[in-house]
Amino acid sequence: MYLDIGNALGGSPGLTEDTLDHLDERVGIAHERIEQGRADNEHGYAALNLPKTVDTDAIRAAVEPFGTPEAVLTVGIGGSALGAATISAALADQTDVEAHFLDNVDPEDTAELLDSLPLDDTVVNVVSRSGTTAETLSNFLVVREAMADAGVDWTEQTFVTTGDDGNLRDLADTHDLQSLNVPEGVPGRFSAISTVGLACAALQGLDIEGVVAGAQTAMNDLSGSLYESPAYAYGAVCYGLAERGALTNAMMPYAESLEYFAEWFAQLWAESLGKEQVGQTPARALGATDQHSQLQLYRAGPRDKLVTLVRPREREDIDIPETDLEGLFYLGGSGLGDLLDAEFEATEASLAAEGRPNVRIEIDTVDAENIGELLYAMEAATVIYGELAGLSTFTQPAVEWGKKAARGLLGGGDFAEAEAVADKRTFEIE
Ligand SMILES: O=P(O)(O)OC[C@H]1O[C@](O)(CO)[C@@H](O)[C@@H]1O
Repeated sequence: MYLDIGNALGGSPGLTEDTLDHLDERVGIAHERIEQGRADNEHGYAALNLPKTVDTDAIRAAVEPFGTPEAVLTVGIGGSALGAATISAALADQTDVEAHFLDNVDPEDTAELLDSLPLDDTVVNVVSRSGTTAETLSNFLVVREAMADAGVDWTEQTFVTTGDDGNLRDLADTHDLQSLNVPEGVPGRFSAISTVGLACAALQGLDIEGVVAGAQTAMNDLSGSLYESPAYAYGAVCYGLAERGALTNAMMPYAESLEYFAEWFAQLWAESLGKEQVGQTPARALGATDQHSQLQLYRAGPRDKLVTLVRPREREDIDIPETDLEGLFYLGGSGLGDLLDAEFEATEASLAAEGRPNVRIEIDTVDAENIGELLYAMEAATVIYGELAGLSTFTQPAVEWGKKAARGLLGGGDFAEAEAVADKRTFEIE
């Protein structure tokens, strides 16, 4: 992974080289805290040990009985789906096994997906750390019924990844389902490089060992100085810019295969760093598409944003045929990838020209090692940002109120907040 922070300096908001040096001193202190947490396998910090602790042999052994299905349907939500989705999307061109993700409870979407799947040759990969998440369990019950209606023995085609106890663990034990445990002490949004994020890829026959090797590369780069660690440099620069008013971080990969990565990053960044009335809002963007959408705001709106531009240095290309179309002759002879790269560089320069801070992250190519390195680096960047900001990076208490209220509204518990929701102020405009 290559990081260029040149365009984070001197802009408005912007950092200076003195600021970087000051941040570097603080990174050194934070690194000591992180290393202690890792050594003690403390909750949350344990995530940064996953390249060493994940057992890819055990993952492969657990999915081996399923052979090579036509499709894998992952039923989960948040970190229990997005890590797997990011890896599968990044490596989709390396497998014939389709990966589908059910991480919402939209009945029309669920119905359409179930109608499209070859349920007799689909492995259902149900993932939930708690085993109690309403969306995941509801979707699983619907999928299980659809399998039964299709005459499929769901117990033969269901794989479970969950904690030591809870509904899903009970289900796996009762029906003797193939299963794996979620990693101890690792919040879902940090679990991509684990059973949670790798089981789906293993079912697809993808190179999970390569993903872990890439993560190991990023882990080996962790150091007490931001000048020696791209992950820590990124986290520190994001923090420094947030402290100076960049309260949005637009994650803008220039590769369709990395679109899920931006969605995964959004949960990681928001759920980890949005605490105690502070935090940097992750905006999901995609290049070049959002040059015709959000770029106007990024370049000419409030000076409250950082744009993170991500691309692979190598990608397959498609030649653009020669043309005599008025004013478009220059496109002929180039490739679509050449155009995408030119647009990446033009966007970067366009933002810099207006003093809009931006950071360049490049990976060699979108493959197992590089996606593993990128995922781990972003996780480490999140941890260092949380340390610098003095936050409880590994908790997410603010999401509980809504969960309880939803459960109360469905009659799943006597919960005062449900009434509060029911009595919410209305001001309808017809
Ligand atoms: O894996 P579980 O327990 O189903 O949780 C799913 C997601 O819900 C959250 O707990 C937030 O509600 C996320 O942190 C987590 O990734």
